[in-house]
Amino acid sequence: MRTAFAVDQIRAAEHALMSRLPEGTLMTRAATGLAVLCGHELARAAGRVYGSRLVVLAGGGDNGGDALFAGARLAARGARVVAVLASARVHAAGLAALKAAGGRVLPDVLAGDETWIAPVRDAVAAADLVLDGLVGIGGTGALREPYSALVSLVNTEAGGQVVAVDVPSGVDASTGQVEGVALRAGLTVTFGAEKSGLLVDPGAEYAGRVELVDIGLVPYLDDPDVVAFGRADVAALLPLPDRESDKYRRGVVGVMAGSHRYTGAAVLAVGGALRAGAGLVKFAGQREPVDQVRVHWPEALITELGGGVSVHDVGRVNSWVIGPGMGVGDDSLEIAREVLAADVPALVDADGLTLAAREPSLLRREAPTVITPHVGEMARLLGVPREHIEAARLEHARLAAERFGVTVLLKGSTTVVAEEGRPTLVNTTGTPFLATGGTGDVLAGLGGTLLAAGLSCYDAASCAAYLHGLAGRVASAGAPLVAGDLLTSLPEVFASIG
Ligand SMILES: NC(=O)C1=CN([C@@H]2O[C@H](COP(=O)(O)OP(=O)(O)OC[C@H]3O[C@@H](n4cnc5c(N)ncnc54)[C@H](OP(=O)(O)O)[C@@H]3O)[C@@H](O)[C@H]2O)[C@H](O)CC1
Ligand SMILES: [K+]
Repeated sequence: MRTAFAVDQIRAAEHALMSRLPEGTLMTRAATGLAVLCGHELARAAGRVYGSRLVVLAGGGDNGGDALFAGARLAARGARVVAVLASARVHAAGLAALKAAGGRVLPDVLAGDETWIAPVRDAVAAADLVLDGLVGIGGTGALREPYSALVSLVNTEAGGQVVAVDVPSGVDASTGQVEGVALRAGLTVTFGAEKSGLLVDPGAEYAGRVELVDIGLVPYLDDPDVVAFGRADVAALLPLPDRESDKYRRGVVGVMAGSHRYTGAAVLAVGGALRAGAGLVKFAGQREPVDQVRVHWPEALITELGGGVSVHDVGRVNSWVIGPGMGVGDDSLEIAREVLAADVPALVDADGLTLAAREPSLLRREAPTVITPHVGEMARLLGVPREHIEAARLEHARLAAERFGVTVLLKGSTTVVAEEGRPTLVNTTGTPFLATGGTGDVLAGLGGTLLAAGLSCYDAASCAAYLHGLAGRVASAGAPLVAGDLLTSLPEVFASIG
């Protein structure tokens, strides 16, 4: 499991650790680790450190100090290092070390004219590696000048590897938010512990690969702010059938999905539930989706609603999945009320969430509830513009979890699972090709089966996101996928989890 922390947690741990160590120890550890990893990058790109070209961007805080000391170490190994100083108050000892090791300083960025642009651009374009030590965890808000001009220049002109020190400058280390420009790194070398903003888009996208340098902070950290599951975490939670299992013990999933307009949603949600290993799937819906589910999934037990037949006729289930393509009219609202009155865990998706935005009482349930909104549905639920949610996924997923008292799986470029009292989970599997119609229906079915098998809402949502993302990668292999491909990939994905 990857763990990540917010800036105030890092600061508190740093404080506790620093009080036990001679001054400067942590920066020495950070800069040493950074120099080693940059050395590897240079060896890979330029064949060796000796003679390679390095540009160090240094801001006015300790982030710049780390970069200058690392630059000094690489200069001592024969790299040709030039520093660009973005502040009048750069770390004095770091700068002195760099100069003593043979590093040079480029023309004054702060002189107030534009004479620095051409030499800095040439140096950045020719560099095998650019080291971004402008701002780290001390950054607040949009980058100011000249930091933002330097970052834009590196983003457009860098010819070699770009390494961010601790955090890419311009990315909020706690949230991953980016206001204005931020540095696009190929590698981020972070110190002590991962920062939450490195795992969540847009920050995660700017960070590139993330390498952690141990500086001794771990014993001083409290519970993580954010976690990410790996294969072993999912394997430990996934229920596997044994000799004692029968279909009822494995879990019975009720699926209420589809409508005369959207029959495919029902087929995909039932497929997701079956392929995730449900003991039994009971489908309830209108005639058109019923016909389609019957054709595609003879394994499902079917209840056609209407004509005196209601949700109660479905009988006992261990969990409900409700919403994909079910429609948002008054009939659908009535059905949603009946389903969500059941005393079993429920996963509410798609139209079910549009209904809940209209009728929030739907989510006030005794039994546990997972909601799986995409950004648009979340915007309706919370009554905020979708851009705000895209920019601050952690914050809004947490807000919805708290406001509605449910587990939230917010879908999108970084899928986030939030539940009060638990670290927010970010999902690291997936592919942008999953952004296509119907994939959410498969996810809903998958999550419903894990709930029926007895996983908690948090675990079910987290494992479902992980497996779904892997299925997307297997199905896509770098090419567009359709939602049905996920169903074909799921057996391979489950087998790989073991
Ligand atoms: N956490 C640890 O255990 C260790 C951290 N190390 C490194 O230290 C930095 C944090 O250093 P700090 O000095 O606290 O802050 P930064 O260097 O990240 O940033 C402060 C400077 O950045 C300027 N700033 C802030 N926001 C902006 C902005 N939006 N635009 C432009 N400039 C900005 C700020 O300027 P002010 O005018 O506001 O003062 C400062 O000059 C951490 O990230 C690690 O790299 C260690 O060395 C190891 C231990
Ligand atoms: K940085």
